[in-house]
Order: sequence, then structure tokens, then C-alpha cells
Amino acid sequence: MLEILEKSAIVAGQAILDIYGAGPAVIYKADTSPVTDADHRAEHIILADLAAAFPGIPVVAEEAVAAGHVPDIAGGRFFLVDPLDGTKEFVERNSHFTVNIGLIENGAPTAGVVYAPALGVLYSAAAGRARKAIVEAGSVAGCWTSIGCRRCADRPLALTSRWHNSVETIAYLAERGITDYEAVGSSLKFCLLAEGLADIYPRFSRTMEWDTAAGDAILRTAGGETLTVAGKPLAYGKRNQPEDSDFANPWFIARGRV
Ligand SMILES: Nc1ncnc2c1ncn2[C@@H]1O[C@H](COP(=O)(O)O)[C@@H](OP(=O)(O)O)[C@H]1O
Ligand SMILES: [Mg+2]
Repeated sequence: MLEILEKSAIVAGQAILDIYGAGPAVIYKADTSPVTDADHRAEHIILADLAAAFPGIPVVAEEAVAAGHVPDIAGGRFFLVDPLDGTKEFVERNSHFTVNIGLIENGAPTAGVVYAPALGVLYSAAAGRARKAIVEAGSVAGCWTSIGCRRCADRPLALTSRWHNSVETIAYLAERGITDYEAVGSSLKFCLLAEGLADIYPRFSRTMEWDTAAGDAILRTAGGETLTVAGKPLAYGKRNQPEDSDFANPWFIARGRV
């Protein structure tokens, strides 16, 4: 399965880069977040690939949900797709934007692919193995590298959102005496934790399940964890529960090895 997801993310990423080069048309959704022709084009590619390869697995995709298309996920196994996470970064021409495909099984992210097309970096994870590769000219160049979280450094490095940081996040870091932090866009934050390049990513502002599923799968496979403020693993497919009207995540703390 993973190779199909990786290939689809690379092709979607190429379509995004074509639009990036040409200058995207931007419109704003009801929640004031931006969406571009690149989001739609990339999602179209991924949905076609998933439907062809895995016709029995429902897909929850950001733009389809925005258009009112929500599949039945009661079976407990489904894909979460964010075709272009970090749309604000993309619009502002910062390279921190990613293509995300995550697999959820019984509420947990078990496989995922995150591709940063402007950086040419692909991360993926499944079946206990997390890895990274460089992508050139539409395919993996050279060898895959296995990745894993580091044990928390004496002076931990935190990651925060570039556009959606919050006073609660800053207070959380201050309370723990964490003074080193870096602002990074999109799901790349999970991947940097998974690579052992940072220690903690507290997210005390809004995210959706498709923003986090793929990166979270990579982080967990690499030895890290994503916990709610109550200390429980972040759960997916919450729309199944009556109190959850959409696919919004609660606040969470993602981290490497403690
Ligand atoms: N006020 C806001 N406006 C837009 N997106 C927001 C938002 N608050 C949170 N988000 C979410 O934050 C994601 C980007 O993550 P980050 O802040 O870590 O870069 C967005 O994903 P999209 O870019 O796919 O819409 C979106 O789902
Ligand atoms: Mg997103």
C-alpha cells in the first residue's frame, strides 16, 4: 500500500508545484482559510488513485468535506487526505507546505505519507518502519533513510505553527522553561520530530484530523506520540461520536521520545 500512497503524493506534489510556478488563484473558505486551484487539483489526483487502488476504503478529504461529501467511516478503516497542508505558506510562497495521506485503523493513524514538494522531501511510515527520501524529477532519488525520534534534549527544541500560534502555546512552553523554539508551517512539524531534529510540538489552536493524520502516523512509528491535554493518544474518526460535529482535533502535544 505504502508505495501507492507515496507515488500518489509525489504526482499530486508535482501538480502543486506547476501551479506554484504559474501563480495560484486564491479564494477564501467560510472559515476564512485560503484554498487554491492547487488544493483542488492535488485532491483530485489523490482521490482518483485511492479509488483505483483501494475501492473498499472510504476517504475523508479536506476539500470534499468542505463541499459536503463525508463518507461512512463506521467500518473503522479509512484514509484522511489533506492535499495541500499549509495553504497559507503556499500562498505566501514559503516552502513549508505538504501533501498528506494518512490511514486510520480503529481510531489510530497506522500509515502515512507526507510530501513537501518545494523541499523535495518525502516521509512515510507503515508497519513499524518510518523513512525519508529525496525526490527529484518526480521520483525517489537515491536510497531511503530510516528515521527515528531522538530522546528529549537537555535543552528541548519546540516547534510552533508559523501562522496559528497561540498565547496558550507560548504559556505552555514558558511553564516548562522551554525557550528554544522554531516556527514551521504545516505537518512538517511532525516529520521533524520523527527525524529527531526537534523535541516537542504543542498545538493549542485549531487543527483538523486531515492536518495531522499522516504526520502523526510517521511520528508514532518513529517512536514518538501525540497526546491530548488529558494525556490520551489523539484519536481519529471522532465524527463517529455524537459530540463531534466535524473532524476537528482537540488541542494536543506531539513529542519525540521522553
Ligand atoms: N484560523 C485558521 N485559518 C486557517 N487555517 C487554520 C486556522 N487555524 C488552524 N488552521 C489549520 O492549520 C493548518 C495549517 O497548519 P499550521 O498552522 O501548522 O501551518 C491549516 O491547514 P490547511 O493549510 O490545509 O488549511 C488549517 O486546517
Ligand atoms: Mg491542512
